[in-house]
Amino acid sequence: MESATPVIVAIDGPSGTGKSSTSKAVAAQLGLSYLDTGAQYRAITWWMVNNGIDIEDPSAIAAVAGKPEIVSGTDPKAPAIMVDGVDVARQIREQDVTSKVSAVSAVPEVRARITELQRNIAAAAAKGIVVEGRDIGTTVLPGADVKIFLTASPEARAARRSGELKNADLDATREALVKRDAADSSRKVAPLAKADDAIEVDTTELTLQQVVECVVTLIEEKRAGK
Ligand SMILES: Nc1ncnc2c1ncn2[C@@H]1O[C@H](COP(=O)(O)OP(=O)(O)OP(=O)(O)O)[C@@H](O)[C@H]1O
Ligand SMILES: Nc1ccn([C@H]2C[C@H](O)[C@@H](COP(=O)(O)O)O2)c(=O)n1
Repeated sequence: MESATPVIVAIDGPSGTGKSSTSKAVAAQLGLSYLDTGAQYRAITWWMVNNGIDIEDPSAIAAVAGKPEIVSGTDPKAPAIMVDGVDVARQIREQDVTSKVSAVSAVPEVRARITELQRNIAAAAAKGIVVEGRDIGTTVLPGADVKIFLTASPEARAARRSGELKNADLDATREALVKRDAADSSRKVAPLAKADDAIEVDTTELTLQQVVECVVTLIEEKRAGK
């Protein structure tokens, strides 16, 4: 593959394995676009909550899945997420959205809508793109040039998250991560899963810089035709 050819990189894995941090750094280093697909599912969840949709009712969610306009910025140094023209970058990280996003993202109509957006964004990326999520390598972009599946122990992931959320209880954080992974892995449509041709990278004992170097090397090897 020549370096002028757009490269599509899929980075999947459970919560807290380092997908966002790694993807942003890799995209910035290689001059690629970046797409946080979790932010899109969080954004549509935020809209559902804000509009009083019953999160326990998949048919109510399905009926309005096409309504919100979701726009994702793809600059890895300043990723943006807007819903109906409102910047929701802060709101989508709140606990209320985090606790509801697995239920909303399990609804097939929501996935169909967001998957189409993701494919359009990837197709428009002139130099290529790093797309991170749960089903990128298996479903959204099965023809991606490089597929990575990040993992880490629940303890390491909880410690990372607790470092972010001041005063968070480590056990409660681990339990919440494991519960969300179980929901995301067991849904019927496009569950969290490693693609057969993805390279698994266990980040438990690696620094973020080591993970970034590993992924950059894999992309460069692919570009060099190795
Ligand atoms: N290899 C690493 N070593 C230590 N900390 C890390 C590593 N990778 C990421 N982190 C830290 O772990 C936290 C979670 O990382 P990040 O948000 O990138 O994970 P994620 O897989 O995108 O999570 P989610 O799916 O929940 O959005 C961040 O605070 C990040 O700085
Ligand atoms: N490709 C994706 C990306 C995300 N989701 C859902 C499931 C996650 O729990 C949630 C939030 O993702 P995060 O911001 O933590 O990466 O969004 C999905 O179903 N498919």
